[in-house]
Amino acid sequence: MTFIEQLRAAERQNRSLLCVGLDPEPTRFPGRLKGDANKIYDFCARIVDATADLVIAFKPQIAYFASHRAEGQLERLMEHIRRVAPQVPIILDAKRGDIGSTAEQYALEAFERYGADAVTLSPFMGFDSVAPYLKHEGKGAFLLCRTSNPGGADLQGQRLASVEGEPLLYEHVARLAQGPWNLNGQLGLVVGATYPAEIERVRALAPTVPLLIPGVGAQGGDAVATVRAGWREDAPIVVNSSRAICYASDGDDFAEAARREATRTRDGLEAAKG
Ligand SMILES: O=C(O)c1cc(=O)[nH]c(=O)n1[C@@H]1O[C@H](COP(=O)(O)O)[C@@H](O)[C@H]1O
Repeated sequence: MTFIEQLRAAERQNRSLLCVGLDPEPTRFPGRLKGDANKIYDFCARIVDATADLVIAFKPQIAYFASHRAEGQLERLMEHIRRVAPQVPIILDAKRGDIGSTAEQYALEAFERYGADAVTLSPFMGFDSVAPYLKHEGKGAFLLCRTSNPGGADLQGQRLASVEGEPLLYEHVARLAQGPWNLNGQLGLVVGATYPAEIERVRALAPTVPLLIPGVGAQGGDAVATVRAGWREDAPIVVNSSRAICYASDGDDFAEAARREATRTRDGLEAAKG
């Protein structure tokens, strides 16, 4: 199955557009796990077990593992997700972007070392920095387009006088992902839930690619507006929430609390489909 087929299957099976983001931060760990970087795997595995039937995807953020020398725990976590939730695709959030020869190594890291189904990429260095990921058959790549953070517009909102129609930079990225860059048909775009008007604009320019939409939950994005702006029957959206779910409780009931919050968010997204 290609990445997009995996997304469609998981959306159907779990009736969900929700992606649970795995951003393990030991100082925020609950109860007896608090402060212990050796427990990153245990913490994330509990969240995965509690939410595996509620999600369209999982999205581990690699920095939260690498900063604690916990890459081995990330490898174990990837295997764990495969075991307990084989129907759920895994997006490795690494936001890579480098010249082709280095990108080849990053692609091997994401798809072979960690066995991810898709990766997040910065398109800033151009097509030759994206192409090595597309050679991995059936694997997905989400290009940063209009990100959820306040500074996103600093560059993404600049007008490109040199391009026909003078689009904003993020609009140009959306067109490239829908058209000439999408050689393997598995490209997607990252658009923040904090900017629903821009989600709508990206959808108009890129009607069929999957959208990864972070920013609901801790960043305050509007889940209903997000679904209305981005969801199409034939084009998946993957709405990510990390901290609001992982840290729904700071007690030993954290996994149950994560399940409750994930259920609430999943149901809200489903209801917004209308
Ligand atoms: O690519 C991403 O996942 C991403 C893009 C973006 O525009 N904004 C954004 O917040 N993210 C990631 O999505 C997650 C959001 O986490 P919460 O704000 O805790 O839900 C983090 O892992 C971010 O690195």
